[in-house]
Amino acid sequence: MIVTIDGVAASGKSSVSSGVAQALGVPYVSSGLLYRAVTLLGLEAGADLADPAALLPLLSGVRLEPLASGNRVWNDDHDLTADLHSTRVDGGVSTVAALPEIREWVDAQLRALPAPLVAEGRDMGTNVFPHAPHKFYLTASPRVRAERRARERPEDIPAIEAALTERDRQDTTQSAPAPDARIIDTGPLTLQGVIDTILNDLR
Ligand SMILES: Nc1ncnc2c1ncn2[C@@H]1O[C@H](COP(=O)(O)OP(=O)(O)OP(=O)(O)O)[C@@H](O)[C@H]1O
Ligand SMILES: Nc1ccn([C@H]2C[C@H](O)[C@@H](COP(=O)(O)O)O2)c(=O)n1
Repeated sequence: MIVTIDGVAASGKSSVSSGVAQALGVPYVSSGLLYRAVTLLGLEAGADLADPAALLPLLSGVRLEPLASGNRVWNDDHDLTADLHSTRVDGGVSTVAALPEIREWVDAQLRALPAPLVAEGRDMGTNVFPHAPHKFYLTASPRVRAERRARERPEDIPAIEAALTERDRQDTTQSAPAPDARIIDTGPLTLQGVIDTILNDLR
């Protein structure tokens, strides 16, 4: 069984997927972390983030560890996870995610993972796992998402909101909900409330 949980930036995809996966006793995978890892390695190498030929050779040692409590991304024996949610990576990741060659590489990593699993991102239900029987799409207003993010970041709410809105705009192409996804506005719900909504739907 595959459950897909897509949605806009900072809508709660990772936290909700982790909660749902733990309740089901299966792993979850965060596709965004792979795009973030490519971006981080590109930035560290001084590569042009719009040039797939410069990025692909950096990826031979990259591996996603799909722990239910929180995914980790490794480059050989170096754990990249703690550096993947910086403002610098946020600023470059949409450029990287727009490259078809990088999308193909990410998709291949994900499709190689054994089911059952919960997969979260932007195009899990539309492109990577279109035949998944259970699909969800999370939304919330930019202000609500920025207020939540502000608890984890040093920037103020208006700056976070502007950056989220810009990332939503840049990610529009791959972020449409699957026609058969259940759309959940997480704005009025607690994190546990969103997890329970999905678990009830699965039952
Ligand atoms: N329903 C909710 N109510 C309150 N806080 C929430 C809710 N859902 C998520 N959060 C909080 O919002 C923040 C963003 O959530 P999370 O990182 O899971 O989102 P995301 O969609 O995976 O983000 P990104 O797109 O940047 O990877 C976290 O601090 C999380 O605890
Ligand atoms: N399936 C996916 C997952 C992610 N992306 C892009 C879009 C985001 O800006 C970036 C980081 O993802 P996040 O951590 O915010 O989930 O990666 C994508 O295009 N497709």
